[in-house]
Amino acid sequence: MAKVLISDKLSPTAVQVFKDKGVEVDYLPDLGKDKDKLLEVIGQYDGLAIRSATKATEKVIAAADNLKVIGRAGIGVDNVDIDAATQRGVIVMNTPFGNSITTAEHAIAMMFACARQIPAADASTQQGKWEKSKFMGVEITNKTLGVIGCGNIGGIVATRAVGLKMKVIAFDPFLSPERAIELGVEKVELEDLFKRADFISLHTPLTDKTRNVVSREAIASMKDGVRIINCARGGLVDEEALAEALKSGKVAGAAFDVFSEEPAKENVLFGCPNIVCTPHLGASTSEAQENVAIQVAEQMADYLVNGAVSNALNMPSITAEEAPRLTPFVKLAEQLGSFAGQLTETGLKGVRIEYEGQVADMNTRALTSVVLSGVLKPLLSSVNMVSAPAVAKDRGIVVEETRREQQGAYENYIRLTILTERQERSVAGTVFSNGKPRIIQIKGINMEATLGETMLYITNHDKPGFIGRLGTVLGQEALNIATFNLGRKEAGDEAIALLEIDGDVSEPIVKQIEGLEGVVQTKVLKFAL
Ligand SMILES: NC(=O)C1=CN([C@@H]2O[C@H](COP(=O)(O)OP(=O)(O)OC[C@H]3O[C@@H](n4cnc5c(N)ncnc54)[C@H](O)[C@@H]3O)[C@@H](O)[C@H]2O)C=CC1
Ligand SMILES: O=C(O)C(=O)COP(=O)(O)O
Repeated sequence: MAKVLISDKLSPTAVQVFKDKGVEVDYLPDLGKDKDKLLEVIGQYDGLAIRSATKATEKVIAAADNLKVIGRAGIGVDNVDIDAATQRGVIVMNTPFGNSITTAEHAIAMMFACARQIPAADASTQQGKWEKSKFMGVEITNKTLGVIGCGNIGGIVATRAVGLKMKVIAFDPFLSPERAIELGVEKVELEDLFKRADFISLHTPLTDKTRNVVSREAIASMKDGVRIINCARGGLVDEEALAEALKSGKVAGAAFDVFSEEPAKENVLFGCPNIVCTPHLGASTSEAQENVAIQVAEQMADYLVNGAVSNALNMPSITAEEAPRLTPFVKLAEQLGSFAGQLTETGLKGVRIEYEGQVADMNTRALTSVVLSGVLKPLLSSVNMVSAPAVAKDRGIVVEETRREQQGAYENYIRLTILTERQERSVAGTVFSNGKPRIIQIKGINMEATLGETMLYITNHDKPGFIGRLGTVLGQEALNIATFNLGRKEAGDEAIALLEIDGDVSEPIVKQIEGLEGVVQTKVLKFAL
């Protein structure tokens, strides 16, 4: 039974979902904060469910010998080393919508808190000071809100702000003009946004491009008295520069839910005039936490139990409905990849995969990942369908995928061609209606073979007597032939023999076969059944 660790505070409903779906679960909500403890225990788990407190670093992932999936109950995955996970074949998934409304509402609440200094006024009032004239605010009606990053959360903030009678301008290179119209926002350049906005709210992920997007220079170019809200990620704003601008009055107020270092026990913004801070509460409502906990547990369990993949950031999706239909083709893809990979001895330059007939309408991206993992496994044992595309890319292997309607006799057909420094080699297969994969062509030579655990692959010149000589060698060595498949180009031309052997074929036997008259190549191929 697969076993999952929940190492951050998730709604207990997640525990129940895992159990109901047949996954064992340890709920240790404080463990994620203890790096050493996490390193110590992570090796025993197939899945890790987290929020933002657990840092799934390269070190943690390297220690996670059995890990197959990291599930983020939330949106941001900057606490997960996705490259390291991909290299280790670990799927990283998130729940991209479950907490968006809640976070957008927090951003709007922070905008009001900042406009009317509600937290400071509250503290002062409860101290019995009644400082009515100290807390003069501003209206938001008719003010311009600049949204940086107009995706799910930015889009919700924008529509709420339009409802509050604000003028909304947005900077987002991926915002289409149609979507901007639908949201009721004006799409602008970043410099324009800085110049025009009375309020600025950030809603981008933290990337190399967005880090410090609100820089010292950006602040200098803003309107005097601007107010800045950050409920996205610490690091998007230069905190030092903002602190100075709050002190000088250039920036009239700021409301921050996220900080460059979290948990933020100390920060240059703390104590600045007109700053409102919350401890990364954006997603903290009972509704959002219930949503993300249920969703992440369902997604992770579906993957661990049925192989369905949804909302993965490093792997194409496979729905729960298509997973069973895809299974025999995954097996075929694995076999084709492995077959070609084991025969590849010189530098791999390219991989071409052709899908024909019914299989061309299936999830070929996922199948291509499987083929690639099969090809690469003889070179790199740790590769799997998650890591294979990235590994291939790193090594400069060109991957080409084509799909077309049925052309030959087979209802479905996959052909894999490997391009090496020396040659091109292809192998093709099909899945019969009983769900069993078959190899139907090797180097353009037709045959029909089911693969077993140990296969002997021989290419030879088609001459009389060869089969007898081969049978004699195997018989003398007491090796039983389970299946014998033959194919040739034309009489007397290149021929291929593919045999399933019961037991192992040792190197000396391979040498003996290589010494037989007419043999060109002999190779023992191993398959996981
Ligand atoms: N405070 C909290 O508790 C929470 C914070 N978040 C954070 O909110 C942020 C936004 O989340 P979503 O809206 O769900 O993400 P999203 O992916 O739907 O939207 C992000 C948008 O940023 C845009 N973008 C990317 N690079 C950009 C750039 N250089 N300049 C301008 N725009 C750029 C993208 O085109 C996209 O439209 C994320 O950083 C997420 O981690 C999310 C949930 C809770
Ligand atoms: O979903 C996100 O991106 C968040 O930032 C929410 O973080 P949290 O799960 O509350 O630690």
